[in-house]
Amino acid sequence: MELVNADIFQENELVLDDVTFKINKGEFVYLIGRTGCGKSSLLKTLYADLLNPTGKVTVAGFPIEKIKRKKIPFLRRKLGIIFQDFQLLNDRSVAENLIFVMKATGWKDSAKIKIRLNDVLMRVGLTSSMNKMPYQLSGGEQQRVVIARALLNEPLILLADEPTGNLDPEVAEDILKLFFEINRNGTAVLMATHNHQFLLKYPARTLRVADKKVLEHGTHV
Ligand SMILES: Nc1ncnc2c1ncn2[C@@H]1O[C@H](COP(=O)(O)OP(=O)(O)OP(=O)(O)O)[C@@H](O)[C@H]1O
Repeated sequence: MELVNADIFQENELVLDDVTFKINKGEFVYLIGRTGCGKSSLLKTLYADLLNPTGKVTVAGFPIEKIKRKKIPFLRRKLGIIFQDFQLLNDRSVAENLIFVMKATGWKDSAKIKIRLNDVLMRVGLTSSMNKMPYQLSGGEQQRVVIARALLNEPLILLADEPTGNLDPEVAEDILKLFFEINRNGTAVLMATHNHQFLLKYPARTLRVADKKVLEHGTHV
């Protein structure tokens, strides 16, 4: 993923000014900065929810600055997107939540669906909860389901916006470790976080957003 001289707007207001950075295949990158500085706007631009940045924004080979609406689902299949609030379908079981996404993204063979379902649930340690409803799971477990869902289509990049914001510190740390484990298997991760303990305990490349700029922050704070 690469941004070159990109300007990002919210309702015609410039939120990020002249952003240039590159994230290579398989990198892990934290995104930090004060509330309201534009972290979410940056992530939304990367998954083409916030449109029309200027400059060049290339994500998984797609030119975001000129992407056509009908191409957006194909971009999203290359990405895993994870938010703070878990956004599961509450009237469907864990398995049904995942199968729903697979069917919506073109999976048809039920044997393959079953294998992939087991595979992603195993990766997040939730095989035994397959038939539970979201309300029967803890916050950390719900976030694991969301991560499993994000992994279904073997994304090149995981974009996570404050994914541990609603979790207790211990659970949050387990989720962070899961992101690192996924990253070790080759998926790039860009994670917005307010948790500076993470940066100290699990150092990684960090981008800081401040004064409308996105700058390299070294390897720790
Ligand atoms: N839908 C919107 N319409 C108009 N302005 C918006 C919209 N969403 C965000 N903004 C503005 O854009 C700026 C950046 O907001 P953004 O949500 O990207 O910040 P953030 O760094 O993600 O904050 P937080 O850490 O609280 O999530 C803020 O000034 C905000 O008020």
